Amino acid sequence: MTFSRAIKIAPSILSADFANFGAECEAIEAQGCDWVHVDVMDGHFVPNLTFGPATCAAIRKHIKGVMDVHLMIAPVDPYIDAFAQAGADVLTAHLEAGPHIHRTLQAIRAHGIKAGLALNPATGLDSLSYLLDMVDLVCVMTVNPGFGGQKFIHSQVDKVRALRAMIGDRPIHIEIDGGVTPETAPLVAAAGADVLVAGSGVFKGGSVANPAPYGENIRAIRAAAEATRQA
Ligand SMILES: O=C(CO)[C@H](O)[C@H](O)COP(=O)(O)O
Repeated sequence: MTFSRAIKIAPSILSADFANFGAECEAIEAQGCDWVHVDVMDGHFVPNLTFGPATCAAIRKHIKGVMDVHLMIAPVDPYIDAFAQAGADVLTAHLEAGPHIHRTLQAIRAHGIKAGLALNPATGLDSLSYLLDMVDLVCVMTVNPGFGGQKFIHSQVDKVRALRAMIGDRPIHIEIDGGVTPETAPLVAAAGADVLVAGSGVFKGGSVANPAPYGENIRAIRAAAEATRQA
């Protein structure tokens, strides 16, 4: 994975057909997405359940590009090895998932893959200043984690701006997760985000049998985000 601050659209398969993940991943890549975002939920850290490393490994076979795995689980440390072996290119854990996030990030990097750190909407940036040399991506949650289709939390735009200033020239991605649409994408792109995770905003109106809307939705979000970069 080479580092670039170009806008990347990462559809969240939380909004895909759960009975057809392989074909859904192939469809969104064919329709022009940059990364595939895989949401792992445990019914404990967040009030929803999705799937585990075996499903990630099965999905991996259908993704040509970057598999971006977002762990919404606690504890997280016992499962790092399994998700790395499942083929994650980026593995993201939550700052709020346990008392030893530095150790978690070390464990992810020990697999030679990118380490991500996710922050819930109520979490500030203070602890991050001690972790900047440990992270390749910071995920700012713009909804409370657990469900797709929620409303974008506007207070997070200022957090993204502050994060951008804190990161400076370091090769660290800023990812936004939740409520991304052509209306909200420009706000976070202008503030400094480069990876935009969108579930319902990408999958709405389409299907494996009719994937063209996926492409239209991806292009609309990308165009809205890139327009602010050129303004
Ligand atoms: O992590 C998530 C929820 O915890 C999802 O990735 C996120 O909500 C994306 O879905 P949508 O674009 O529909 O908001």
